[in-house]
Amino acid sequence: MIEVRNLVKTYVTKKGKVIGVDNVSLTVNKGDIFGIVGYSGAGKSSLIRCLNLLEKPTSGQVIIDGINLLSLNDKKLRTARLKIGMIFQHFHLVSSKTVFENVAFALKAANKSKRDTESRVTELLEMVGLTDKRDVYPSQLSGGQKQRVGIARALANHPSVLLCDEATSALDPSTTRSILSLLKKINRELGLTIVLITHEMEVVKEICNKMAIMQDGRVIEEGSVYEVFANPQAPLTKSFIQSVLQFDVPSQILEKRKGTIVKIQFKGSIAEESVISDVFQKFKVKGNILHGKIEYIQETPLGIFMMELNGDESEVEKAIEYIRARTNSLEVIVYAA
Ligand SMILES: Nc1ncnc2c1ncn2[C@@H]1O[C@H](COP(=O)(O)OP(=O)(O)OP(=O)(O)O)[C@@H](O)[C@H]1O
Repeated sequence: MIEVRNLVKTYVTKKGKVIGVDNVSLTVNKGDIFGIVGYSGAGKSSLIRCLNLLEKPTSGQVIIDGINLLSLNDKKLRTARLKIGMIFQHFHLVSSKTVFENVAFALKAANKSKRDTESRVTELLEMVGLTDKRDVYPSQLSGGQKQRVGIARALANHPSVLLCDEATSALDPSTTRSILSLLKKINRELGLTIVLITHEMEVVKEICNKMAIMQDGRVIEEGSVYEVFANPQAPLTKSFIQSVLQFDVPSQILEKRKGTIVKIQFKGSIAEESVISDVFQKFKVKGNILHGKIEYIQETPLGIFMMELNGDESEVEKAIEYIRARTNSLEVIVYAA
C-alpha cells in the first residue's frame, strides 16, 4: 500500500519558486492499478518521481508498505527502492548492452549470483515474451519490445510497486494495447500494485481501477474509475471523460428537433434492463434515439443515450419521471418547442 500525505514539491528556479506538487494526499491500495491523469504541467511526473524519491519532496510523507521513505538513510533507501520498479516513456535502456544484460543489470544492485541472475533473467524474458531477443541490442527492437525490456528490468527484484511514467505515450495504439495488457497480466498474476501517469484517458479506461485527476499540482478529483467516468464533477474531469467517451450530437441536428431532448445514463446492471422499451409501452410518447452507446469500464456497463421524446406534455413529463426514477440519471437538454 502507498500512502502519500500532504506532499509538496517546489522547484527553485532563476525566476523564483515553481510548484510541481501542491499538497497532495493519496492512498493506493495493494493490487490497485491507479491512474493519475492531467495535462502537461499538471504535476504528474513530479508526483510519481516523488514516490520513489527520484525527486525529493519539499515536504510531506511517502509511506510504502508501512515504511516512510523520507525517514530512511541512503543505504536503507537503496534497499527500499529495490521494491519499487519503474518504467519510462523513453525506456531508458543502455544501448551498449544486450536485452539480457539490460535486465541483469538491475540484479547487480541486489548482489545476485551469476546463476541466480541467469535464471531470473530467463524467467523475466519469458514473462514479457522476449525469450528470442535475449542477445540483441536495443537498437534492433521495436518500441513495444523496448518497453517489454523495461518492464522485465523493473520486475527483476520482485517489487511490490511498479511506477509507470507515461509508459505508453511513445507507442502506437496497437502496441499500447499490448503493453497495457501485459501490465494487467502482471498486476493480476503477481498482485503487483501499479501507479501510472498519463495524459491519455483511454489508458486509464483500459486498465485502471482507481484514478486521480491533477491540475496545477493538485488532485482535483479521485475515485474508482467507473464512478469518475459515470459521475465526473470538475469541469476538467468532464472534458477528459468527454474526450474518451465522445458523446456529441451536432448542434445543427439538435436545433432541428421539435421534441424534448434528454440525456440518460444507465449505470451498472440497469444498462442491461429494458427501461427505454418499457417507457414506450407505458406512456403515450414516441422516442427517437439521437445517439447511444454502452461503454464497458472495469467490465461494468455504462450506457449513455440521447433521445428526443415526442407526445403530450404530461405524457412526456411522466416518461421523464419514470426514466429518472429507474436510472437516477436523466438530464433534459432541450425542452419541447
Ligand atoms: N526540474 C524542474 N525544475 C523546475 N520546474 C520544474 C521541474 N520539473 C517540473 N517543473 C515544473 O513543475 C510543474 C509540474 O511539472 P511536471 O513535469 O511534474 O508536470 P506533468 O504533469 O508531468 O507534465 P508533463 O507531462 O509535461 O511532464 C510545471 O510547472 C513544470 O514546469
